[in-house]
Formats: sequence, C-alpha cells, structure tokens
Amino acid sequence: MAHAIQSLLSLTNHRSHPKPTTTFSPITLRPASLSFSTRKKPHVRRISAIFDLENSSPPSPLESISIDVDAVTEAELKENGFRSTRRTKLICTIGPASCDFEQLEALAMGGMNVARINMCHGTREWHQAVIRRVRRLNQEKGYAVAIMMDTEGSEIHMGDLGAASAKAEDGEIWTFSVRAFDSQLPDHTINVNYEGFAEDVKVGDELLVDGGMVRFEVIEKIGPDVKCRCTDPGLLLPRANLTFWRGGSLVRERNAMLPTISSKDWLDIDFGIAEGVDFISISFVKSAEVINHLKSYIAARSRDSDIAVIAKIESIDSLKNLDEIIRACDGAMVARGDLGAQIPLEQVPSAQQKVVQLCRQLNKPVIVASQLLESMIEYPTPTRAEVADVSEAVRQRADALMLSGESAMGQFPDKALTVLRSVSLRIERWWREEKRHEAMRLPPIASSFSDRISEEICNSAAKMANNLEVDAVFVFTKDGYMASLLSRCRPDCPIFAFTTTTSVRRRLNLQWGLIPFRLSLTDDMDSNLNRTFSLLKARGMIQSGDLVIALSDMLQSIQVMNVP
Ligand SMILES: Nc1ncnc2c1ncn2[C@@H]1O[C@H](COP(=O)(O)OP(=O)(O)O)[C@@H](O)[C@H]1O
Ligand SMILES: C=C(OP(=O)(O)O)C(=O)O
Ligand SMILES: [K+]
Ligand SMILES: [Mg+2]
Repeated sequence: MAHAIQSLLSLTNHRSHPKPTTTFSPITLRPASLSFSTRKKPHVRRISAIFDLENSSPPSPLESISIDVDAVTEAELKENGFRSTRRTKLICTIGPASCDFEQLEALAMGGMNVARINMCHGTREWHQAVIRRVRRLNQEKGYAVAIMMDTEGSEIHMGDLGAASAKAEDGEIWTFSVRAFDSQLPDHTINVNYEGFAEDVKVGDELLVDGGMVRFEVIEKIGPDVKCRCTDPGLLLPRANLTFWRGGSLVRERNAMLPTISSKDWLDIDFGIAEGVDFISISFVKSAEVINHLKSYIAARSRDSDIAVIAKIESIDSLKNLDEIIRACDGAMVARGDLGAQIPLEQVPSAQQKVVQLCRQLNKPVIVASQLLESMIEYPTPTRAEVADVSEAVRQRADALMLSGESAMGQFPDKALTVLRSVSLRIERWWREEKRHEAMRLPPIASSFSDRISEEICNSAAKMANNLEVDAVFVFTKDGYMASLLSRCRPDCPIFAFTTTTSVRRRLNLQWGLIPFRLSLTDDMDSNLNRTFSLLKARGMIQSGDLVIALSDMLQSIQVMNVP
C-alpha cells in the first residue's frame, strides 16, 4: 500500500537545461490508501498537462493585473532570482518615528512584512490613522503589509512623563504615585497606572523599571505616594513597565489576579476588529483559556473571523503553560522585554529556543521580539553582539523578527530594518550552503485523515525540493493550511503560495519562506498552473526552464515540472 508514483516518466527537463521546452514530465503522487478508506475521499485528479508555448496565448492586459504580489518581492525576484529571496519575515513597531505615509513607505520598501501597533501607547485615533495609511500604501503602491495590534494587557506601568524621557540619577529620591494629577507632574514624580500599587509594595522592596534598566528601593509609603531611592541610574521612558521584587523574587500575586484582557483591552479589540487588523497579539497571556475566549469572541464579531490571535510569551505563567497556549493560539511572540523582567536574564535565551522549537513542531508562526538592535535607537550601526543575536534568531529559523523602539521612536528606523534584512539574508544563505538539510524531527500534527494527507504531501515535497534542488515550490492553498505545512519544513527553496483571498494572503506574511500571491483559482489545476505560469512569466518573475514542484490543497496533488 505504498504511495504510488503514478507516472514516473523520465524527468528530462532538469534545471541545468535552461532552454524552454514544450513538454515536461509530471509526477502525480496519489495517496493510494484512499481507495479503501471509509473517510471522505478527496478529489484526486491526474494532471497531464503538456504546456505548448506555441499554443498558449500571451496574457491579456486583464490577466496581468489579476495576480497580486508584493511590489518588493516582485522587484527582488526579477533582480536576483529565487534563491536570494528572504525567508525570515520582518515586523516593525510603528510609533512617532515611523507613522507618516513616507516613513511607512520607506519601511515597506525596506522589507517590512507586518506593521505593529502597540495599544499601550497613543490614542485610538492615532492608531486608526496609521492603519489607514498602511492600507492606502498597499492599495496605491502594491505592498501587502499586514497589521498587527498588541493589547496593552494588565501590566503595571508608569504614566506619561510630560517629556520624552527623564534621567534618574544615583541616590535621587523619586515619588511613585497612584494619584491622578490634573496639571503638570511635580518634579521627580512618576504616575503609576495600577490603583493597588501603594498598598501592594512594601518598604524595602526593589522596584524595576523596564525589567531593570533603572532600579529603585522603596524607602517610605505616604498614602498614595511611594518614595523610592534610585539605586541603578538610567533613562525613564513614558509608560515603562514596572515590576517589584521582594527578597530576590518577583512579587506577582497581584499581577496574577489582574485580567489578561482588561476592559480597555476589550475596547481596543473591538477597534481592531472594526479596522480589520490581521493579527491581535495578547500581552501577558497566562493560559490557553484566554486565547480560546478571544478566538470565539472574534469569530462571533467579525464576518470572516480571519484575525489571527498571537500569544505573547512574556510571563512566568506563560512559560508554565506553554504547550497548551501554543496549541490554542495562531502564533506566538517571544516578548523578551517583559520576559527578561520576569525570569533571570540568563534564562531568556533558552526560553526563546524552547518557544521557537515548540511553535515549529506545532506549526504555529513564531516571532522573536525586543532589543534585537536596541543600540540603533540612538546609533546608526548595531553592536556586534546585536548582530550575533539577530543571527541566532535567524539560525533558529524563527518565522519573524520584530523591531520595537528601533522603528517606533528611534533615530534610524530604516537602517535598523536594513540590518535585519541583510543579516537574515546572509545567515539564510550560509545555512543553506553549510548545512544543507537539517535534522529537526517534525512530529505528525494532523488531526484528520485529510490533513494527514496534506502533511505527508508537504513533508515529501519539501524533501524532494531539497534533493532535486528545485527553484521553487508552488502551493495553491485556499485557507493557507498547506502553505503553512510547507513553511514548517523550512525547505531550501522559496515557497510561492497562491490563495484567493486578500486576508489569507496578508496572514501568510508572517510565515517563514512564504511568498504570498492573490489569484482567483478554479477547481481545474491545469488551468490554475497555466495561468500562474503565464502571469508570472509575463511579469518576469519566473522563466522557462525553472524547475518547480506544484502542490494543491484542493486536489491534494504533487507535481514536478519545468516551467514551459
Ligand atoms: N504609538 C506610539 N506612540 C508613541 N510612542 C510609541 C508608540 N508606540 C511605541 N512607542 C515608543 O516605542 C517604544 C517601544 O515600543 P514597544 O516595545 O512596543 O513598547 P514598550 O516599550 O512599552 O513595551 C515605547 O516605549 C514607546 O516609547
Ligand atoms: C514585545 C514585548 O511587549 P511590549 O513591547 O508590548 O512590552 C516585550 O515585552 O518584549
Ligand atoms: K504591553
Ligand atoms: Mg511586553
């Protein structure tokens, strides 16, 4: 009962023969076990297309506009060919340094796949304007930048400072207060957003700003005011996160009682749904329950329920319940900023590796975030250590890397993005050259028989792609599932993913190695392939003779062929 290779015709058109040919030899793999399965039989068709250049008409002008692809990818493909396309996706947090149309365009041009807005900062009107600018950019200039919205979450943080930043010097006394100040803040005073703060802290506690960038010791409590002495000087930034420690460990009983999604977060989520964001990232996730809750809320609220829910792994609880959280979410973020404030810093790298691996195994996209290029907030070049950190995330084959302050409020957003891009490209190439096929074992994950077929097809296709050194894998995918399974295998060649809906296409933006296209598809694989080839050829994105593996989740088929 082997998977039958139906027609192993001689595979004459290898890529070393660059000349256009009029015939090619398809291999159609058919899951043989289907014939005696009681389950619903997928529609398997034998494909016997023979492309004939003479007979195929040139694409009409109408056809040539009927495929949507990112303008940057298109340019890259034309210039450098398949192999050089970047596999690691890039996310930029948008803030005052990057919110203009021109600034957004520069980032899109520089390879930003996802624009992230953080509801912790700014007003809803501000974020709405950003979202609409990104959409306009996509429409007018042919980009496909997706939008990610982060909830604020119930963290304890400082209020606005009335200035861009403030310097806390060694030994200075500062007041952290829960009072609402109508007018200007008194000198050396910080507003705290959590009402229970003055009750919860104790004299002698250590107060960490931004995970330890600045430290204070609590010396006195006076009603709503908590007086603290600065023990580690540094820069205070608006809305910086606060944690307090007692006897060397984090005090988190209170934090644990706060809801993961606050009432303000629910309003922000309604806003995100109304604006049609592509991803909602939940801060300080503690369990799978909140993810499931939000997913059903979104499904009930939004027509297509196509907003993906990303779990931010940034607390001790999220690490404890990692497996159930990753299973429940549509993707995860290693949010190293807050994570590093909750666990000892030296444990962050192993936590990162663990989350990245688990996500890969469970087929969920994973983002590595925070301080990748922190020094580039102020300087135009990164440190060697930062480049090494970015390289490690790429080497771990995370789906995406994220900029925070570097793009939101730094002086060099474009340069930081350029560093992410060039380091990604270099490490990806090195990885392909040095260590051709990696050893990570991917456990089976499909829950239905039909999904199992898709999974086996993708695993085989990725292996074949590497062994045959094909130029690209084409996947025709309705909901993106088969594309994600292919991405999970991290093949050496890029994956062209063709899908019918704009929202699926935008969501594929977060996944490693996928180049998403939007195209109207029919049930006829021959005609899909024919149209795709002629459309891509007309735009100079592929050439006759390129060796391609084509998969479809409508037919659950696999073929190897040269582009006619
Ligand atoms: N919408 C915004 N308005 C103003 N400043 C922002 C905005 N988004 C981000 N920032 C700035 O960029 C920094 C980094 O962003 P991010 O990592 O998302 O937040 P945080 O540092 O609060 O975790 C923030 O500390 C803040 O100074
Ligand atoms: C990405 C993170 O979350 P935020 O920037 O919202 O604090 C983080 O903590 O690393
Ligand atoms: K946050
Ligand atoms: Mg955080």
